[in-house]
Parts: sequence; C-alpha cells; structure tokens
Amino acid sequence: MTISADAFAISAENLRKRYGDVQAVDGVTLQVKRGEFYGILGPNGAGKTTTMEIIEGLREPDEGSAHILGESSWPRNHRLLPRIGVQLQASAFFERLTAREQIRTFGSLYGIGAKDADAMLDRFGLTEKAGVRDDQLSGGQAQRLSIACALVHDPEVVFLDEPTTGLDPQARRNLWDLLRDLNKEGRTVVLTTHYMDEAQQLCDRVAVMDHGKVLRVDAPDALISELGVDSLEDVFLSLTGREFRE
Ligand SMILES: Nc1ncnc2c1ncn2[C@@H]1O[C@H](COP(=O)(O)OP(=O)(O)OP(=O)(O)O)[C@@H](O)[C@H]1O
Repeated sequence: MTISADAFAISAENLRKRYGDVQAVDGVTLQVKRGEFYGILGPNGAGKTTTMEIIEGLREPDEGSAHILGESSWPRNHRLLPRIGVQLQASAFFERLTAREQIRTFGSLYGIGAKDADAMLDRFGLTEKAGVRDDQLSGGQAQRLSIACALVHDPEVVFLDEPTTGLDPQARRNLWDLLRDLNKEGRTVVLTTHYMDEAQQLCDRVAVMDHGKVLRVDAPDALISELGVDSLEDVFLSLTGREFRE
C-alpha cells in the first residue's frame, strides 16, 4: 500500500541548498507524522534552520520539494499560511508595541479578534505584562510572546526555531511544559534545537543532522539503545566520531 503525501503532516524530499561555498542542506529527506513532536537536532551550522525555512516555504530550495498537510510549500502557498504557525525570533516583533498590541496585531492578520488574542496572552502567562513593550520583556517572556504570536490563529502545524536558547533553566522548563501541552492538544510540533536534553525530554522522534545531512531519525531512546550508548550526546559522538558542542 502506498501512503499518500497528506498522511504526513510534513514530507520533505531530497532538499538541497547552497550558499556560495557552503552546502547548507545536502539531500535532506524526512517525514513528520500528524500529531508528532519532531526535533531537528544538530550543532551550530548543521543546516537545521535552512531545512526548516525551506519546509515552511520561506526559502526556495535549489533542489527537492517539501509538502505540509499535502500542500506544496514552494512557491509560497497561501492556502497553507492559516494552517501553520512559525515562531519568529523576538527581534522580528513589530517595533515599540506592547505585548498586547503585538498579539492583537498578529491576530488581526488572520482575522482573529482582540478578545481571542488577549486569551492567548493569558495562556502564556503574559497577562501581567500586557502593557509592557517588547524590548522591556525578559528573555523568557519575549520567547513566550513570540510563540503566542505564532499560535494566535490556532494552526495545526507549529515550527519553533531554537525556542529556549538563552533562557535560564527554570524558564526553559516552563516553556517545555507549554510546548508539551500544545502537542497534547493534537498539534504537530517541529523544533530545531542544539540542546540534547531538550530533544530527549520533548521529542517523539529526532532527526540528527550534521553538515547538511540527516544522519539518523528515530525516537531518542531507540537511538540510544540501538547504538548501545547512554545519552543523545553519545549518539552524536557515535554517528560522527566528534563530540557534540553547543
Ligand atoms: N543566508 C545565508 N547566507 C550564507 N550562508 C548561510 C546563510 N544562512 C545560513 N548559512 C550557512 O549555512 C550553514 C547552515 O546554516 P543554518 O543556519 O541552516 O544551520 P543551523 O543548524 O540552523 O545552525 P545554528 O544552530 O547555528 O542556527 C552554515 O554554515 C551557515 O553559515
């Protein structure tokens, strides 16, 4: 039996992207199931962000193709936009707006009313900060606001690029709880991370990337037992012969 492309939330076929001399993505093929929590794991420069941007339809691949919910992501596909949520870096907020103004502005782009937008602030524990401008939020609050903005239109598939980078341990754990809840509600979640513990805590499956290639895809525990090692760090060492460095 052949499984049709839309049985998967995401399917990417032989993606390649080169920047000058750098082959950033070098033949990436992967599939993410509906409802899955999927991690793209690898050191700095492995090609995680470029892979995700191609899948999201933000970047044109040199070769290959990506589909989300059975729809091609490139050229930019307007049928898909309401169905996916892409976390922007905090630096991509509209300038000089309060948290409430940010989320309402994002909401209005999708026809979401102020009341529902404000409810998302509440869900992300930001009600007390509603009147604070984005540049005066803490790192953790700004990260939560950026994820809240990506979710304001209740998308089915959510993409997060290193969502906990720069957060202290407590803020990271709080965000992990929020991300688990988003997934439990049935959303497909894809995140990139270079934190092995994050991938192990959150992801149903991880794609381990290095030098633009996917080396292996499986559940974290399955990779650990298959390779006879103690941790995901050791999985990376065993696959590449190199220590994993953040
Ligand atoms: N716009 C660009 N122009 C030129 N080179 C780029 C560009 N974007 C990424 N690269 C290069 O492509 C390679 C892959 O980068 P990418 O950001 O996809 O990796 P990453 O795994 O997400 O890394 P990080 O964890 O540091 O974000 C790197 O060598 C990077 O320097």
